[in-house]
Amino acid sequence: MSIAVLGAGAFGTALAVSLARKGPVTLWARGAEQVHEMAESRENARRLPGVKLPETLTVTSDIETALSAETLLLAMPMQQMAGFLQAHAEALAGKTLVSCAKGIDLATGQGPTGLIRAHVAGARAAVLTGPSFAADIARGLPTALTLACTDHSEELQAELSTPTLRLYRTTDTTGAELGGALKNVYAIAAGTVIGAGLGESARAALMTRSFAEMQRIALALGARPETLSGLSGFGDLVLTCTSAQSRNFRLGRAIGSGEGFDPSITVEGVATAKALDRLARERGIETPIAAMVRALTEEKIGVSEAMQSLLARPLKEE
Ligand SMILES: NC(=O)C1=CN([C@@H]2O[C@H](COP(=O)(O)OP(=O)(O)OC[C@H]3O[C@@H](n4cnc5c(N)ncnc54)[C@H](O)[C@@H]3O)[C@@H](O)[C@H]2O)C=CC1
Ligand SMILES: O=C(CO)COP(=O)(O)O
Repeated sequence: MSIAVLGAGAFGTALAVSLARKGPVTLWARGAEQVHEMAESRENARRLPGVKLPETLTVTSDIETALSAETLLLAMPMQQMAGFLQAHAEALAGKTLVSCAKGIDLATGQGPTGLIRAHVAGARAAVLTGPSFAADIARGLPTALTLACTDHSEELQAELSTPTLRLYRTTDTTGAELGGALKNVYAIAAGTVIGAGLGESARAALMTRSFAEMQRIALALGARPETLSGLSGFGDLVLTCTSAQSRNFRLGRAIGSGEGFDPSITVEGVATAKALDRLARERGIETPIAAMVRALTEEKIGVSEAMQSLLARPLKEE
């Protein structure tokens, strides 16, 4: 089977590099100039510096070449996905589309598989998610991810696994995509706690209550509990809330410490906090930490107000 990765950011490039160690892979980027740079230097210096692109990896800006592959990995940011799917709906029809994005579409409240179903006729929608930094995957460090696909996905699991990238499969696409989306919101909260100097105990408490929120909303939306406690939920929450490699964590840390943050950096949790807060309110589900992250990122409240308001909530059973 042939594989193309659509989107040459840090994650798309890392996955393409890892898969190209097994066989030929095409990596598509929008900009001809970026493709030229990558093809010449055999490196994605803008997004994944220091990683050599294997010879088995073809970089192209020609979308038709990329869309001729059977399995297509969608590795663009979540808020760009609907537009991409709409623009190429005809060519994508009937393909296996594996979303690698972590987020909720702000315009529709949908995750990636909902968008694929809405825009592309007859496509097979899958989700690749779980605890993994692009740099770790690209360096060939051991990584375990969740591959979610509603139909029998053993073949796809084998196709996308490598000696260092170990995929566990599930049919719970809802749970897998929600775990990956929601943990970004809570990583911003964890970063804020650390940036504001509130301590490791506060971070552990916040992570635990964040996991309770993740489960509450995801189960209400049809996810299975075991998916939430697996790699795509609990696993990725732990990674992202405890590592400064995470951009979501770093944004939170900047909010907590009052430092600036480069707005060009992809931070999926900001739009997803808004989408999540809306979804939770519509359904009457309590997600106070997500509401605080939304308010903090929209600069409606400050860190001490957010902390006070969480601590002043009525005492309750765990
Ligand atoms: N970087 C990481 O370690 C991981 C990232 N992810 C997820 O992967 C997704 C992409 O993130 P990164 O690659 O890290 O972001 P990035 O900021 O490194 O790159 C984003 C790339 O998407 C491209 N892009 C933007 N709009 C596009 C469009 N309409 N069509 C095609 N390409 C477009 C940009 O040119 C850029 O190259 C996010 O949803 C993120 O949560 C998931 C796991 C790990
Ligand atoms: O999803 C990730 C790790 O699993 C990457 O996290 P960030 O997008 O916060 O960098």
